[in-house]
Amino acid sequence: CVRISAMSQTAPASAEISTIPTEMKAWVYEEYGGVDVLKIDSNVKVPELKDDQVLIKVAAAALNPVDFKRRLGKFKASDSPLPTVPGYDVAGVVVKVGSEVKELKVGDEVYGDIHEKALDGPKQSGSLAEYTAVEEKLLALKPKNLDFAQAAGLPLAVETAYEGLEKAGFSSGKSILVLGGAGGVGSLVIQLAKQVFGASRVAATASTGKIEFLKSLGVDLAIDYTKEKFEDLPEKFDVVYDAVGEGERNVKAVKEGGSVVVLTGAVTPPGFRFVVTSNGEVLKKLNPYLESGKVKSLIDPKGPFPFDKVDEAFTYLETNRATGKVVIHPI
Ligand SMILES: NC(=O)C1=CN([C@@H]2O[C@H](COP(=O)(O)OP(=O)(O)OC[C@H]3O[C@@H](n4cnc5c(N)ncnc54)[C@H](OP(=O)(O)O)[C@@H]3O)[C@@H](O)[C@H]2O)C=CC1
Ligand SMILES: CC[C@H]1OC(C)=C(O)C1=O
Repeated sequence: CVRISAMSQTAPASAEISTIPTEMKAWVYEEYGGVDVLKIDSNVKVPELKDDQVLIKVAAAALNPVDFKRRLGKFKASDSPLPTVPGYDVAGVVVKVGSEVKELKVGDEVYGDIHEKALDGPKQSGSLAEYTAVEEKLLALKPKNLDFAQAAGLPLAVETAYEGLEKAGFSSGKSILVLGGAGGVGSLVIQLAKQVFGASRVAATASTGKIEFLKSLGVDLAIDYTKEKFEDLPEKFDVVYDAVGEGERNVKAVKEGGSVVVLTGAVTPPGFRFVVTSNGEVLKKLNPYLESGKVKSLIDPKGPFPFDKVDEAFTYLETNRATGKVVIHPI
């Protein structure tokens, strides 16, 4: 039930559930480094709400490579101050709304990537916690057919997949080669290309053990990169979406006048790199494809990892072998 909290000193500017604590359990690192800097702390301050934010009771979260790259200090020049609660992807229940929140209300089941700019001043308090504060514009209502773990595995990866395809001008009838087709982003690029953008032909790379997985996603040409070089194939593509960081090789697979999307590593013209911007409107636009099952949330079968095993989840993600998403649930 929702009632005006006895905890607030004055009439609250927002509705809230009275059971919100002032401290919470969260994963934290106080210095940059390897997995060993991660600690679970039971006395982390529940983040204060800004007027345009909602407070979410976290039900599930997901890891992304940016989480470990940030923890290693690769983006320290534009990072928020330490200590950091990591985590970009969240799914959970709204327990408090700020005074400028327009649509969301207490009790709504939501999901999203909580950092609007992935590398430019990400929040100090992330989603690997019992509560997290997020701007309403970065969130969407959870698709009815997905549980919290499935929803948490989507936001950053699907928004990256969508944004890269949009920036590449991908459209119906075009062909695409996805480098890293079995990963969190690549597996969604494949699905969006086919189901949302109307690709004429989708090719993708993975290692031997993941070829059947690629085919299960509807890939027309599954390339085992341990056996052949994609750039040596006679077939060239309208778009090459590089989620691996293949450097100069990716541009050898694109048609004259085509586009090469680069997510990480060196960029060779005509390739371009971008950094994902979180946007709840993208999740809303994709909701019909998610609720119809045309686009699926894919959770690595080694998970979901329970909250107290986040360090193990990071160790697994950092092998660079995850299939789909590494999800944390229950929290
Ligand atoms: N610029 C941006 O805004 C963003 C950048 N990124 C970056 O994109 C990259 C991918 O992210 P994400 O999908 O989450 O990563 P994942 O950790 O999910 O990628 C793991 C997958 O990569 C595959 N892989 C590894 N090496 C190769 C290879 N040489 N060829 C083909 N597949 C390979 C693995 O398959 P296998 O075991 O078969 O090798 C595995 O399935 C990361 O570097 C990430 O930092 C991600 C999101 C946003
Ligand atoms: C510069 C790419 C960087 O940004 C994100 C979100 C990653 O995962 C990266 O590697």
